[in-house]
Amino acid sequence: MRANRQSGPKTQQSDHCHAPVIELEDVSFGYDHQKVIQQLHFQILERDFVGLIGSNGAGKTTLLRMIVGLLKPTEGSIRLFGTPMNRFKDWDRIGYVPQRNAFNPLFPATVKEVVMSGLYGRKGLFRRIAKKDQQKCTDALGALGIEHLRDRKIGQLSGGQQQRVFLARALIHNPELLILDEPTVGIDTETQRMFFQMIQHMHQHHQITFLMVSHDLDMMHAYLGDQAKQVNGKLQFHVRHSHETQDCSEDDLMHTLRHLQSERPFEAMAVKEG
Ligand SMILES: Nc1ncnc2c1ncn2[C@@H]1O[C@H](COP(=O)(O)OP(=O)(O)OP(=O)(O)O)[C@@H](O)[C@H]1O
Repeated sequence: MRANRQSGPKTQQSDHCHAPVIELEDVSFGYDHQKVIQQLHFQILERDFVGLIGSNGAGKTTLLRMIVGLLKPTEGSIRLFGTPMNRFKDWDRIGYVPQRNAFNPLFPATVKEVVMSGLYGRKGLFRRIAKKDQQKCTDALGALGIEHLRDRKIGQLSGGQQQRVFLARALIHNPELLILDEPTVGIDTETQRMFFQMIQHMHQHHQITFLMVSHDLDMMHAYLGDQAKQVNGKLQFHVRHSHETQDCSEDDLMHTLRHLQSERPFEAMAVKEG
């Protein structure tokens, strides 16, 4: 696995050999007078796959938005990779795919530019691109079956196509933590299946920690089991740890993308849409 992948400082000694990636300490949040999350105490460790399940309005998106720093807890604290949220700067260690929203059809960026912005941030949307980064972009687009869309405007794509663009964007910088908010909404069943296969491979063979919201209970239970590790209000946390699995000899996540690309999992989809 990625040799230079570092763990954050181990903030607390536990009997577990993996360091905490996300630590939520008595976190509460409310919008105006509506309390959404109350005194949530939960820890996500390196190589955990956490599936967050809950009915509509349970607070799943709200929790993810707090974890990526877009909302501030009303009470309690959050640490990322051992660092308190207000001092955390290593955002490139985290890939985040928010819940899908209709994209403004007039937004001028192309698919390639949106995916590349996963490497360079917002400033990089229109900057000159290094050759090795071009290759990463090609790999990510290929793995998700959207090479043929690379020069299209993002706002002119279908919802499912846009979702794959945002997945490619989240994967391109080889993140240590992937946070996915209903990533397969609007995607057809076959592509959903391929997507779950892909993230399971990433979880089992690479040092990637996952936090994923999904209403696909069949998939969540199949991979993470029926028993929630923790319940808080209407939120259920299902966890699977990949401690037992071997690392890939490959040291880069792009291996997974190339591997998948060689199997052409999304080819049928791409042809259908082409
Ligand atoms: N910006 C906001 N202002 C006020 N209330 C909000 C806001 N965003 C969400 N809420 C409310 O907070 C509650 C939790 O919303 P949230 O989006 O976190 O739920 P969710 O579990 O992600 O739901 P879903 O499964 O429908 O996506 C809901 O009652 C929602 O109406």
